[in-house]
Amino acid sequence: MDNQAPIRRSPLTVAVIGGGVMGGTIFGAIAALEDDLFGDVVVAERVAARREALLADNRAAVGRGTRAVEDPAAAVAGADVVVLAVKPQDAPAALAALDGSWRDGALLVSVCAGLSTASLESMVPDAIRVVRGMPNTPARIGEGATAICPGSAAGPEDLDLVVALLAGTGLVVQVAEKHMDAVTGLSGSGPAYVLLAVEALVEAGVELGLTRDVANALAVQTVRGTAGLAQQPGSHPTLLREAVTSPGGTTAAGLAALEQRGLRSALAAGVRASAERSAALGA
Ligand SMILES: NC(=O)C1=CN([C@@H]2O[C@H](COP(=O)(O)OP(=O)(O)OC[C@H]3O[C@@H](n4cnc5c(N)ncnc54)[C@H](O)[C@@H]3O)[C@@H](O)[C@H]2O)C=CC1
Ligand SMILES: O=C(O)[C@@H]1CCC=N1
Repeated sequence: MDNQAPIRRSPLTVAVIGGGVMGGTIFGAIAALEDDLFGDVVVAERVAARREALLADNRAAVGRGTRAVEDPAAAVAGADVVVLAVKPQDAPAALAALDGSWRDGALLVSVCAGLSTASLESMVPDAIRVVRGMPNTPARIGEGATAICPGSAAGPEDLDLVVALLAGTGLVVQVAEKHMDAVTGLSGSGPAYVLLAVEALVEAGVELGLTRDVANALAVQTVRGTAGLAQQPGSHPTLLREAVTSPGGTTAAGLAALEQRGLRSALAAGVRASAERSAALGA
């Protein structure tokens, strides 16, 4: 790896490769940034209808250097920072097609599940630094949770740059790369577990006679409000749960039924299975 200082011009041009669920979200969050550090933002997406949707969704930023193109190589040619957001299985072909297009000193930020920084580094020129990230879908409303880790040549200034880049997506934390599969199992896939729980709560409410609209509104607000409580400084989930649970009351009865059916171990098994799948994707 080339360990010279990264080339940094300001404002930095950003390219996002893949404008699907996650790439589209990240593209939108970067396009909306009002940070002088970043200038033009281009998304490379091979599906024309997706490109049109991305431009329509980010109309306010179009004309301020925000573009959608078909060819990833054209997007990367002018980019100081490249965000890779294609499916992990598509990443090798997408990176191979960028050969010869990279700017010297560009930074690659991959959000592909499972792909290690070492394997990403083996697919790009030596002078390209790599940071790996694992975001989640609430990033779409600025409430995401992302963990990042550096590749072998990425330094603190590269991590700071990625934190600034993802500032519009929500929380960003740094972890050691050995923990990225666990992050994927917990927060990367986590929104799906919470939504499965919401679906189950709504169905149970409907079974007990609530209208679907009322059941959905109550379930979603309960998740949102409880998350807000759990985010209060000094709060702890166990103490908050105990505060809901009156001796001999309704919650104790509900919790006993959930524990009997293994909710706790089911969630742990879900996180473990997702982490194992992440590791397998990178193998
Ligand atoms: N969806 C999620 O909740 C999360 C996804 N990720 C990661 O983000 C990556 C993308 O996932 P999604 O957005 O869910 O997938 P997606 O299928 O919605 O988006 C991928 C997009 O990339 C485009 N694409 C693929 N190859 C291309 C190429 N060579 N040139 C231009 N466009 C190309 C596809 O047309 C598609 O629109 C994956 O690696 C995944 O592991 C990470 C965290 C959460
Ligand atoms: O299901 C997946 O593979 C991606 C990675 C984390 C969330 N979604």
